[in-house]
Amino acid sequence: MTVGSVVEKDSRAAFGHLRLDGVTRRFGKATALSGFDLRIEGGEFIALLGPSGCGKSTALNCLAGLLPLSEGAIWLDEERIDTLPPEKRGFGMVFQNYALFPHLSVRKNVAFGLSVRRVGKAETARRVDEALRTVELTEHADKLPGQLSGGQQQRVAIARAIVLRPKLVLMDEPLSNLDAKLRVQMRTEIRRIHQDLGLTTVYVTHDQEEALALADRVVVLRSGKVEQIGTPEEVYTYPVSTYIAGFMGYRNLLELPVLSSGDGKVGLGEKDGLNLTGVSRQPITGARAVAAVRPEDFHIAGSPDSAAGENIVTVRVEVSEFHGREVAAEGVTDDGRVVHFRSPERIAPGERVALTVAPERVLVFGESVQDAAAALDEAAAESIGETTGAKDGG
Ligand SMILES: Nc1ncnc2c1ncn2[C@@H]1O[C@H](COP(=O)(O)OP(=O)(O)OP(=O)(O)O)[C@@H](O)[C@H]1O
Repeated sequence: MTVGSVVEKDSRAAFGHLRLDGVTRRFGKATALSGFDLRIEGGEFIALLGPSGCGKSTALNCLAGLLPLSEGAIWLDEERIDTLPPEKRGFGMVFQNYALFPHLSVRKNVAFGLSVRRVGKAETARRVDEALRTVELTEHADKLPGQLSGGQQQRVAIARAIVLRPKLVLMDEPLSNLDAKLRVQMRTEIRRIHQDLGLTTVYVTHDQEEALALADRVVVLRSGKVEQIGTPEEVYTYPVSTYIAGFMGYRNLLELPVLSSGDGKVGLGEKDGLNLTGVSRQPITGARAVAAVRPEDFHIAGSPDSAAGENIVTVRVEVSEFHGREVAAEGVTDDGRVVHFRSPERIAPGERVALTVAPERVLVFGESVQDAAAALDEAAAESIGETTGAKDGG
């Protein structure tokens, strides 16, 4: 596991750090979350990422106090807080279904938490105005939630959380009910509000693009355990396993015999077949290993007869789909391996092309191809869920 560089803490944050120490949650015999360790600096934006059922919501609900821990502890600076009820933790929550009161105006929805806390009228009005300004809803203050768009309703939910000046904001897939364009807009808004107010945010998502765009550090969970923690750049560029690689868009997982390995460089290949040179951060000791390559890292090197050099992969084109700026293509090698790649222009099915990839963009993992395939299936299931709009895509 890689621990990402610690992000500079925001001096406006309400605490120094929050520490999850071996947080475990079981449901009967099933363990939803196991030995979760994480230190969150005040002011940080953390994304919990993973496919459906990996334990993201369980982790968030344990933090919020909605689920008691089976084992472990949570510390806010020097105070142990996992024994406190949710209302004593001072955290704000934003859910995917907004959970607004339909019969109350936007203003009253936002003011609700303050009235429960018996904040005075003038102070309430001032803070509600400020929260509505922050989420840019001032002119909609007197409308009912039903009169607002999905994105505006989600802003009300965010205003309702931030008006309480929470020490920590917990968000569970807050954008998953919005269409793709609005999701991207609201994502920027959420990051802006986080920064403007000096909040500390923990954000649950199964969408890797969202996690990478928003977070200072991404925590990738798999079957209730942490698989990798790192900055978006680290997780994207140096995934620690084929599972993370699959999630981060390394769609090609090619299992090959190991020919040589040392100093982080690995030679893979078959006699008279596919040969690839790649890099690895872990020692490769097995006889076979898996090379992970992103489709966009393959480049067309020309026709199979003329292409020369390292990492040449010859394929017969099977599918070529127009995606606007580029064409997404699928080809098959002579030994029947499917290779996903990109091309600046359409290529006809049946055409043979030589592809090449820089060795530093071939990540080699000493895992079995079954593990790699399972990982890719999980990641693919997620992306299918994305495109069909399915909630949990798993
Ligand atoms: N109340 C419960 N009783 C029994 N099992 C539960 C309960 N809540 C969660 N689980 C199980 O714990 C595991 C983790 O669930 P969790 O909701 O944390 O996953 P998730 O990553 O948030 O998934 P999703 O993205 O689908 O919401 C799953 O296997 C789930 O079936």
